[in-house]
Amino acid sequence: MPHAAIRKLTLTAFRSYPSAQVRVEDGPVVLTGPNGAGKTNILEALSFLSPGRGLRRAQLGEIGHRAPGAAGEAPWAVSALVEGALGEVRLGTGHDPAQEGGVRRCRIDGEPVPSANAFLDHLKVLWLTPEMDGLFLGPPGDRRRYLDRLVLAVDGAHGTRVNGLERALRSRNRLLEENGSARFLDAVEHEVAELAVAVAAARLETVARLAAEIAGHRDDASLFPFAELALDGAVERLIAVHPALEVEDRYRAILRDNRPRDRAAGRTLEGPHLTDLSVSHGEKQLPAARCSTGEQKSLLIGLTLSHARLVASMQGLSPVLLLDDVVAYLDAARRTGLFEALARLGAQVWMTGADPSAFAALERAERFTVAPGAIARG
Ligand SMILES: Nc1ncnc2c1ncn2[C@@H]1O[C@H](COP(=O)(O)OP(=O)(O)OP(=O)(O)O)[C@@H](O)[C@H]1O
Repeated sequence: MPHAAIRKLTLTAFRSYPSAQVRVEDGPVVLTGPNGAGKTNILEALSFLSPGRGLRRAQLGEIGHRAPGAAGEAPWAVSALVEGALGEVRLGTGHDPAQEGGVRRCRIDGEPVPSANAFLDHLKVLWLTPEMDGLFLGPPGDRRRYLDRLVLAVDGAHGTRVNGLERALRSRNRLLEENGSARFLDAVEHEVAELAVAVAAARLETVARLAAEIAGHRDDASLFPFAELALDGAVERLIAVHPALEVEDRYRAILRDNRPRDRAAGRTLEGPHLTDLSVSHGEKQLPAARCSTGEQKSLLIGLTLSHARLVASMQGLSPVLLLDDVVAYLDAARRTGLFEALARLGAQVWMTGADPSAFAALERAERFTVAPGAIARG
């Protein structure tokens, strides 16, 4: 399976780096160094080669390099030479608070593109970070965002649908609050329902594909438990029991009936904007939230590998994987299991850890030592 790979990464005034460059032949790429050295910052820079706010969900203004004691927001940029689906391209992104307000600019081979959605034609970047450790215990909104990223990696139009639905819901909520006319409400609910069904259907389809991928790879399950996935939401329930042609009308009827209730609440109380992704430990038949911390982490690793395989099989090109502080956490057998699974996957993977010995078993790795503001090979 061909794979996408970053060949050169250039950071300009990005977080702890005034400037930095990393060249890699292939991978796996291993970044080690003490706590706070700037390892995650490199993965975060790579995560901006995909749509969204990166793996820390950062505000654009907090990213620009700040010298100690300096105030204000600084411009920053990330550029990467990528061997992608359509050959070699240069993807660039960045933000200049003096010029661009709240959006980051994106370029492909120097030409401006409307958004980072355009990067998806060349590269998919998937990540697993320590911040995701609380995913199963945290609020549903976190799992919904995780779910939408799973979908976006296999369905580039999903981001536009989700954003469109959020906008349409805001219009409906505003109309309800302002006691807007029934005619306007009918029109906006028509739009909400159309987008809601599209969002829910895309999520259900990806979850079904992912479940099939997981079922087909139970061999990895002894090391990383397999996950069972389900979606719980009003429109998903309608899709499960009614013919496809009826779903939009039925959800529109729910919206119409709920108008008084939603007006009182100040928001729309049913729809895919409230859907939750439930994950269970397949062997134990136990909700992930009730599994041990280690089991939850292993479930997340298993899910990441399955998702990467799904992306690869659907796109014909393996994604780039970012694994932040995952390896040090694993026992020796799971570490080896992970390295073997990654080798089978054939994806370029960037891994971080404080301790280089955690990566000793990895063959042919490209190793870098990270110190504050600097990255050195070896
Ligand atoms: N905008 C910024 N300007 C300058 N430095 C920044 C900026 N944002 C974050 N930093 C610095 O980056 C460092 C954190 O880097 P990072 O999270 O990449 O470390 P790490 O090597 O992954 O550490 P750990 O092993 O603890 O996870 C901190 O020292 C932080 O102060």
